[in-house]
Amino acid sequence: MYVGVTWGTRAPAKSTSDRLSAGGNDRHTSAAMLSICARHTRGGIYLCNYLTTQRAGGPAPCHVSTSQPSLSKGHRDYSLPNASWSQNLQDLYNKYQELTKNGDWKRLPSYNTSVHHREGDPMDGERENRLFTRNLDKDGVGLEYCMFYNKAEKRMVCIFQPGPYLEGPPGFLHGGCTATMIDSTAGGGAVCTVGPVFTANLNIDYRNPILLGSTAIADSTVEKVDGRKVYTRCTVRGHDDKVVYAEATGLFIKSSNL
Ligand SMILES: CCCCCCCCCCCCCC(=O)SCCNC(=O)CCNC(=O)[C@H](O)C(C)(C)COP(=O)(O)OP(=O)(O)OC[C@H]1O[C@@H](n2cnc3c(N)ncnc32)[C@H](O)[C@@H]1OP(=O)(O)O
Repeated sequence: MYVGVTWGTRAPAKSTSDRLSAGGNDRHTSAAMLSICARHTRGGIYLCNYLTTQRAGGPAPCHVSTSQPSLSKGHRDYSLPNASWSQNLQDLYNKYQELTKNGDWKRLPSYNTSVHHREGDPMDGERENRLFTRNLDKDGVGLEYCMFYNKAEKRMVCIFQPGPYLEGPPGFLHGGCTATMIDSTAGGGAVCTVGPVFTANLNIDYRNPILLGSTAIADSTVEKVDGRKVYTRCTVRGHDDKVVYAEATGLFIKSSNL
């Protein structure tokens, strides 16, 4: 049973994250085990199928109240706004949701376990596995995020808000979480471009620390596909593009084992 927020409302300013983010509301995860990532990646396949079939526009924007979250086969779609989302995250969501209307951008659904991304999984509902980025039960304490994909530009954007349970330096996001968001965003873009991949190499320059509770955007592009190798570039910025948090390149290898 879903227990949580009232959809279509916004969180009042509160908590560690809000206190920390005086200049903007923003918050985010790292290397997952191979098996998890394999399922994660297979999830990406389904996501890509989803991208080709989803109607432009997606779900109702967050300002329209609904009594239930969006569900697929009864599973909650965690990429939809909830009460823990800051105004900045909400605004970015609305902006990209608007861009989905002409079909150039698609919102990716997000479940808390990869198997929910796959249709007809015989173990669906019997595994305890949790997606690394969706492994906390309480809204807002971990990663709140939503991805949007632009097929023509081979571009994946992930708007995210890291919560107070992801602390590295006092008050700031752990760098491994930043790496996870880069890996997931660039990897998701690679999956949507060529199909299942493994991360082979990730190089990150951390430019500025990310405040817990703030809102950031990971913006990734597939720059080149050379055989099985997929070269990506990703920048993480603040919600208003004024600050660069990290710049990264990633090499993903198309796999036939996934
Ligand atoms: C949260 C978001 C949800 C939505 C999104 C869902 C999607 C999520 C997306 C998932 C994202 C998260 C995903 C994860 O987190 S995946 C988990 C982390 N990654 C791994 O565990 C991968 C471990 N490594 C391997 O399995 C193998 O080494 C791989 C499969 C990578 C390659 O072994 P394989 O035997 O298959 O291939 P190969 O060795 O013949 O190499 C092939 C070519 O590649 C070149 N090469 C290889 N390595 C490197 C390197 N390090 N730098 C530069 N080049 C390298 C190599 O020289 C060769 O080039 P060439 O000789 O052909 O020219």
